[in-house]
Amino acid sequence: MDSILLLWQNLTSITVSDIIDIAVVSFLIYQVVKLVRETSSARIIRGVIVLIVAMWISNILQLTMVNYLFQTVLTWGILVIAIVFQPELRRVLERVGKSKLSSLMLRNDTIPVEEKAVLEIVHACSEMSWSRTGALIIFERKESLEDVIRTGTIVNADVKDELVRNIFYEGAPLHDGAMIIRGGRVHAAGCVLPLSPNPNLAKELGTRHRAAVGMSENADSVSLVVSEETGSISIAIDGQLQRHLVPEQLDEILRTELLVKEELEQQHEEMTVLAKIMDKIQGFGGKKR
Ligand SMILES: Nc1ncnc2c1ncn2[C@@H]1O[C@H](COP(=O)(O)OP(=O)(O)OP(=O)(O)O)[C@@H](O)[C@H]1O
Repeated sequence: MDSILLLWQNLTSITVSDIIDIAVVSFLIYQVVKLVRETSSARIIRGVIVLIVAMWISNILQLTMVNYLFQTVLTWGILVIAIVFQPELRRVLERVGKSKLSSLMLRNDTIPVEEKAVLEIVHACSEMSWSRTGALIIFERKESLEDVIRTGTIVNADVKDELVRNIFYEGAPLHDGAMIIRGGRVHAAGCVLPLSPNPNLAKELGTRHRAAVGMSENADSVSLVVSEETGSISIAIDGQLQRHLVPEQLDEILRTELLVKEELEQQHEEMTVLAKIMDKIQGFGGKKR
């Protein structure tokens, strides 16, 4: 309450000269940002080094006023550089937030949630294959499956072998339709998928397999099927169905598609951001004033 009152008092005490003050400072910052953008990166770095050395010397010589001046220029300089490289810095910080190091610091268990999900699903599928329980599981990747999710029921639970088997247990309310795994969690179940029109699919395959292939034709997701009739495990990616997989093969394919490829894509994105920053720095260096 006090702070609101204080803010109100401050706002009502703003004068015309304050507004001119803010406008002049904003204009100056804008001009400095423009200048930095047009100056070569080598010159910026040299300038910063010269400033730091001068500040250090002025401190030793006890030149209070000069030291204060250098400090102010350096502080503003850092602010200006942060503004100039704002898009690149934001992307790099976002990456740091998602990095393994930060996840290690935040969680005690070191296995990422996506890897745990793969382990649990492989276990559940080998059990369901043995017990001839029909299952249809879709792993969402980059492309959103929101339209399909809307046709089912939101579950939002950790992926557990027992939960997966429970959902597909014949007679359970959500056993019909597909389960959607999003971000290593059971996001939804009982979802209706698009059926593939592919005339070359084996005649003995029914709608569960056709739906798995159909989903993989419509998005970059990975479809996993356990046949109720034969217990056979299949995977559909990009419209291609791989059939009669043993649990070890299923584990290997899921790891490659969902863990290794994701990791590689993340590394590729990081390299692209880095290359863009280097390009920008080189662009500054190449420009003539
Ligand atoms: N469009 C769809 N979206 C999601 N699930 C579907 C869809 N069509 C069928 N299914 C699921 O597949 C089941 C029917 O499987 P069906 O026997 O026709 O297929 P199948 O490919 O022969 O599979 P199985 O080998 O398990 O018998 C439905 O009960 C439902 O759970």
